Amino acid sequence: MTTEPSATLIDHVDPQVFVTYVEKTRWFGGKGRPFTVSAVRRLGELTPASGAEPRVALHLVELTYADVAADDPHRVEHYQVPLAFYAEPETRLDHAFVGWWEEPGRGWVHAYDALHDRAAMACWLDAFAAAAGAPDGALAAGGLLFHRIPGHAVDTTATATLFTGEQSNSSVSFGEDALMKVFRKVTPGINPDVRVHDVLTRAGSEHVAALYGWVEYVSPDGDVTQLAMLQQFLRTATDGWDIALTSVRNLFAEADLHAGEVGGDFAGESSRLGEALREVHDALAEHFPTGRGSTPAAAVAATMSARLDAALTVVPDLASYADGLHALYASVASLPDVEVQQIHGDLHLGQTLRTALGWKIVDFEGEPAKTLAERSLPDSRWRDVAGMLRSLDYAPHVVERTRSDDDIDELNQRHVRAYEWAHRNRNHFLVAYAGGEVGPDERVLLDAYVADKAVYECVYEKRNRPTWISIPLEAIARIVTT
Ligand SMILES: Nc1ncnc2c1ncn2[C@@H]1O[C@H](COP(=O)(O)OP(=O)(O)O)[C@@H](O)[C@H]1O
Ligand SMILES: O=P(O)(O)O[C@H]1O[C@H](CO)[C@@H](O[C@H]2O[C@H](CO)[C@@H](O)[C@H](O)[C@H]2O)[C@H](O)[C@H]1O
Repeated sequence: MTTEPSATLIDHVDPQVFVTYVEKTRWFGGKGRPFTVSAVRRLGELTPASGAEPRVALHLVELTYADVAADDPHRVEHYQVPLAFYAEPETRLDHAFVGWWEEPGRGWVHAYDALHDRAAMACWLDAFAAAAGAPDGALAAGGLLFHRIPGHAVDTTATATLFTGEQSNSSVSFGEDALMKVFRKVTPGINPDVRVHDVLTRAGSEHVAALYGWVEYVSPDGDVTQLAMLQQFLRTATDGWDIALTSVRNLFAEADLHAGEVGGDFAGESSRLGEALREVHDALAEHFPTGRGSTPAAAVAATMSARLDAALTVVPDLASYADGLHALYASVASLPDVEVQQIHGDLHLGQTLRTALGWKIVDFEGEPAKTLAERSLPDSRWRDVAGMLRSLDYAPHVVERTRSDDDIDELNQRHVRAYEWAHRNRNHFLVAYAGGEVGPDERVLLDAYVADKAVYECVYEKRNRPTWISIPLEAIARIVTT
């Protein structure tokens, strides 16, 4: 089944309208960089079942950055901006106002970001519900293609609510029934978040929110761009990062006790997280089409070294650790081939949710700065394990930083407790993941992945939270001096 080719170049709207709007959103990743809106295309249109307002149009806004060379693949990016159109101003949506203009053949319209509008969001839900009854669970609607996985009847009466947290995409819950994640920065190709959820849902994994469906645009040339996915809403979920921070705060409240002696000890959860990740990795190795493979260890080491060299230009403070890090990566080069498979790719505590039925892992999109092609490559399981170990190191050090007004003895005491908490929880996580001790070759590989992740974090913190850069930098100092 294909969609009718409907991408239309929109030239009746002042591009500056979109510049102004995307710059003030949370999800725009190019803040502070010089860019122009080089094109706006309309991918499809949806209308409420009642035929009443609003009409919804999905726009793809093409941005061109002036701070990268013309041949750089990162020069152009595409952001999805679905709009809800009303003939008159809708003051309840003032915070989501994008602009007003004359639509050819339709007159003047007031355009709002559709994700803030429950009436507009009902159009997506209705199309997903209709797709369930379509042949192969795929329904062409308004120039888009809606896919459904059998097994769950979505509640079309549920009210849409936009999540307000820090996100690189936008998520809308439909009552307590379903969650739709609308991808903001989009690239043609299969989104790993959809692909992984699809495979794990069909495999019956207990550690992801079940996928209900997804929506995509198929160009006249057959190129697929995935725009959003609909999945199970985990109504009893609490963010793993928040639980870990609470555990550390409990410990700091009684800093003369050890981590295992205070209420709110996280070690049991760390073990359960290790088991959950192991099960997800096993399911991906068994069911993901790329299966298991291997890659020469020298290639893994070379990639790590290259990432370090690139990071040095952004974070000059890394220079004093560069020799030690290169030496660590060199020890990887002489290992046997490294096993690879589909993994998470950017795992940390903020990507884990504790529910009444155990731990779930979310957001399988991989590292945001990588291209879709890079994010879709099989990789070592140890990259995910390293991501969690780094996160279990971040948690106590983040809490430690928020409490600096005490006397020096208390500060020192908390510093010691922070290391104990990290050590205890990393150990529990790792032993549960590995089912015992980690072998010597795997230890070298894991240490290198931990260092590689900390190098990545230095760049991430420098660009996003410069006052936090000491957390990964201190970790690197410990890695190269032990
Ligand atoms: N199925 C779900 N049910 C309930 N909450 C969820 C679900 N999936 C993700 N979340 C929450 O939504 C937030 C954003 O999800 P995430 O996939 O990480 O989005 P992004 O790619 O925008 O970072 C997460 O912090 C998580 O707490
Ligand atoms: O959640 P994203 O996929 O956008 O991941 C990015 O942002 C993360 C921060 O929100 C960042 O994670 C780093 O900080 C976390 C604490 O805030 C910590 O738990 C992680 O271990 C640390 O890497 C992530 O690296 C980045 O890709």
